[in-house]
Amino acid sequence: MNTDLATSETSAHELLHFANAFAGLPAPFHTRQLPTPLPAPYLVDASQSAAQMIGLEPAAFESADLIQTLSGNRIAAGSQPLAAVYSGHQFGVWAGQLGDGRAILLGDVAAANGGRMELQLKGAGATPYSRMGDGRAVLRSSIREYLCSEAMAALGIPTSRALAIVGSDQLAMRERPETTAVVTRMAPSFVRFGSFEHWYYNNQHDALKTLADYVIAGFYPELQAADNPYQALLADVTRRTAHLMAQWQAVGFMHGVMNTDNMSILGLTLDYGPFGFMEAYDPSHICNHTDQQGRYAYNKQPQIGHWNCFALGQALLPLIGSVEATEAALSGYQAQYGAKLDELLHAKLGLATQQADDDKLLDAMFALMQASHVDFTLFFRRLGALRLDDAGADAPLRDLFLDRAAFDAWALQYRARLKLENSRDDSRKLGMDSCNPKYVLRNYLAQTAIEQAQNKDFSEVRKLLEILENPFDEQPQHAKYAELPPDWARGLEVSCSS
Ligand SMILES: Nc1ncnc2c1ncn2[C@@H]1O[C@H](COP(=O)(O)OP(=O)(O)OP(=O)(O)O)[C@@H](O)[C@H]1O
Ligand SMILES: [Mg+2]
Repeated sequence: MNTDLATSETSAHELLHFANAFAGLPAPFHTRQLPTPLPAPYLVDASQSAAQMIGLEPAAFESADLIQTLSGNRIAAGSQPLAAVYSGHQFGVWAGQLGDGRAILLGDVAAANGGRMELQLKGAGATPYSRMGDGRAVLRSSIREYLCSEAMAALGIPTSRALAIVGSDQLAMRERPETTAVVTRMAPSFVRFGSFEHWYYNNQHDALKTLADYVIAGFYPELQAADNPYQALLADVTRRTAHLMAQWQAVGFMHGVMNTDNMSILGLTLDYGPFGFMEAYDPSHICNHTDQQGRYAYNKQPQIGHWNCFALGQALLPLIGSVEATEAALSGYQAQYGAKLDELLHAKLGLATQQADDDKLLDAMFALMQASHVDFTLFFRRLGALRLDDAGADAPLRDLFLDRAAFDAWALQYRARLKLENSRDDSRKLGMDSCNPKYVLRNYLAQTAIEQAQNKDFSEVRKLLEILENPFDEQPQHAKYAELPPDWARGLEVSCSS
């Protein structure tokens, strides 16, 4: 227990007014835990769009009190910090109890949309669930989580948000000593699939019910009226997960560690570790260097999403009441995933209708992309500039392919398909540019920002965030951020080290 925390007694000057819905759950769900103070913290960056969601003005980040709160050095009035318990399946194997080993929930605050947002400090020190860990997160992984959370939100993909990063010169030992940081994450709830598995595998069905009732009342209130609210919860989470997987696939996002403890009960992208965006298209690409079997390879994500929903279904079975009802709730996954992916891919190709042979056109496209190692993001963006009656305008797109003749043959079919629905170049390009991002968080861009930040220059973090906040805009002044990765980036590896 820390004794040197300055706990504010009045709330009049507080920028954040905390309530503590999750802390209201009985004791076994969490352990009250103060953050461990972060020595001499400094603001690395703050996301103004995340701040807006909880009514913070840009000037708020000039407040020393706020920086101290976001460092875990000061407990805001009303906040009851805690670490939550959960378990999970890691790489397909039951891992037993995990829990917030380095994340501390401060409580929840009012959100501009009328709801509530929980604020959680990731990297705020050891908790009873830290096991062998030091409770810290390094600046490197914190910048990656911060930038990608905000980039995904701007891409329209459900995600936890990142309000700010504070850094410190305090070191943590990873492959080498690295400086530490704390990211303030925001989400309506951080409950995970593994939070339910925890009570199921500990045979505590009362606690399981308490948690399910809490989640339904707080985040799925419309399900309270269902005949079987627990079955309805599983069905809804399954649908959200299926849609999330389709959104990941459509933008080429790879999570890297899809363990059930990293799956959000709200269908949000959660825990940005060794993630990546697909560059040279390879459907079996593994973004996590630690995942040698490729369990979480790009093309495995949809089926792993389903597997994870089964794990949740198993945990909810005692509440749902029968295997049949549980299976029924899970059964929609494939169709929901397929329909969403179809919708997204059609939009990416600028196709307004769905036709019987579209699968062939898409399969042929992906096969060509794979054969030529075509950059995923550049391909779709440049495809938007294709003109129906001017093959010369294809040059930048065509240049991405090693086999130009094969591309030309495909482009002929694509043009014919577009003409079938009287597609118009200008409006199609507008639509495609609004769903095919020009800018994604390529690993080398994050790496460049990280290396500068490690030398106390945070300007590249700021600049990248600003670019990624408008991923669909041309931003010609930043065009080099949309280019192919440089040669030095080929050797970049991301692992679970964080
Ligand atoms: N440095 C650390 N100190 C203590 N616990 C850790 C540390 N790193 C990871 N853990 C714990 O190990 C488990 C699995 O880690 P994982 O990398 O999935 O999560 P994480 O990145 O810490 O957090 P989150 O899922 O909240 O984003 C979690 O229980 C996590 O809290
Ligand atoms: Mg995790």
